[in-house]
Amino acid sequence: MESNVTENPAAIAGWREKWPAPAKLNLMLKITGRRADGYHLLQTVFQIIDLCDWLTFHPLSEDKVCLQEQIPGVAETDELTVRAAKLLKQHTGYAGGVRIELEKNLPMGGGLGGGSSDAATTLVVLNRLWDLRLSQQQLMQLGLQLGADVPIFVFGHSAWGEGVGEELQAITLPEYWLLIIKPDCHVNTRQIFLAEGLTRNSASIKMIDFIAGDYSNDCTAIVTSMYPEVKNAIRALSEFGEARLTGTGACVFAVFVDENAARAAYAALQSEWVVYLARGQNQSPLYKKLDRE
Ligand SMILES: C[C@@](CO)(OP(=O)(O)O)[C@H](O)COP(=O)(O)OP(=O)(O)OC[C@H]1O[C@@H](n2ccc(N)nc2=O)[C@H](O)[C@@H]1O
Ligand SMILES: Nc1ncnc2c1ncn2[C@@H]1O[C@H](COP(=O)(O)OP(=O)(O)O)[C@@H](O)[C@H]1O
Repeated sequence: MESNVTENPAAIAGWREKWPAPAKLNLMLKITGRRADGYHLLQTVFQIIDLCDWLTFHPLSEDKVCLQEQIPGVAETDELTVRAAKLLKQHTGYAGGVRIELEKNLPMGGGLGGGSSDAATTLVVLNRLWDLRLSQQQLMQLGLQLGADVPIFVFGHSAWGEGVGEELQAITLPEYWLLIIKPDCHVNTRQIFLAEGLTRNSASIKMIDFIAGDYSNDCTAIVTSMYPEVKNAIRALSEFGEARLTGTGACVFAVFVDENAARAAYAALQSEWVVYLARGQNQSPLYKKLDRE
């Protein structure tokens, strides 16, 4: 049964509204070691961008979490917003439920963190709508159980990341234009981290090294050797700027200071490639909206 009321008056406005789940880019990614459980220790710069999925939450009075419409190719039990809502219920004992409407715009398996961001928006918004009062730190810890990329989106600010990406320090980056190509392939993150030839012993760097231009991504060599589509995308984008891989891919991006140059490159590439034009955001669009509430 769908409930028309919520016991938390402050939350009423938030139900049935559209909430953003932004994407991210890794502007640099070093693999500095490996934990005993197999997870890799990273140094990375996360930049949140203004490309978003959108989520709407509909309250259910019964103990049920479901999606309004399934994502093709993803079983409902694996879907990250459903898993996030269930995890919140399990952790807090919240008795009610939710139906989740997801407008999916971000490519899946593209290294833009869309699924992780959907999960983070679910955690942050339901924490409010269900009046659960978990701290941001608690939500980040819960999010980490769903994926290494979830904490950055709960954190909600561009950041320097260490550990497996959960030790975060807010940084302010120039909010430049970003041109992103999504090659026609799906990179499996687990497969890349299991690859024999992956660099796992990079020396740690400092923020000053990144600022001075150390933008390398340790996954690039292995991903381009396994996925020729990614290599071709880098070649195509390189005609317009310095093309870099985000995370484990598949997306590649170039930074533009000048909007007109970014738009011209977008126009030139879009006949052959799936391209996105975005802007860096220091504060997540999710928190911009929450601050306005
Ligand atoms: C590499 C990064 C960089 O931002 O981004 P993506 O390219 O995937 O977006 C992330 O660390 C990815 O985070 P996420 O996509 O949430 O990965 P998870 O679901 O936690 O892990 C998928 C698999 O990758 C491996 N894995 C992941 C992260 C990590 N630091 N070390 C690992 O070895 C593990 O084998 C894990 O089973
Ligand atoms: N809401 C969701 N959106 C996208 N992918 C999801 C979602 N829920 C589960 N998944 C699964 O997570 C995988 C990784 O998705 P995504 O976060 O978009 O890619 P990446 O980690 O490469 O940035 C997908 O291939 C899909 O199987």
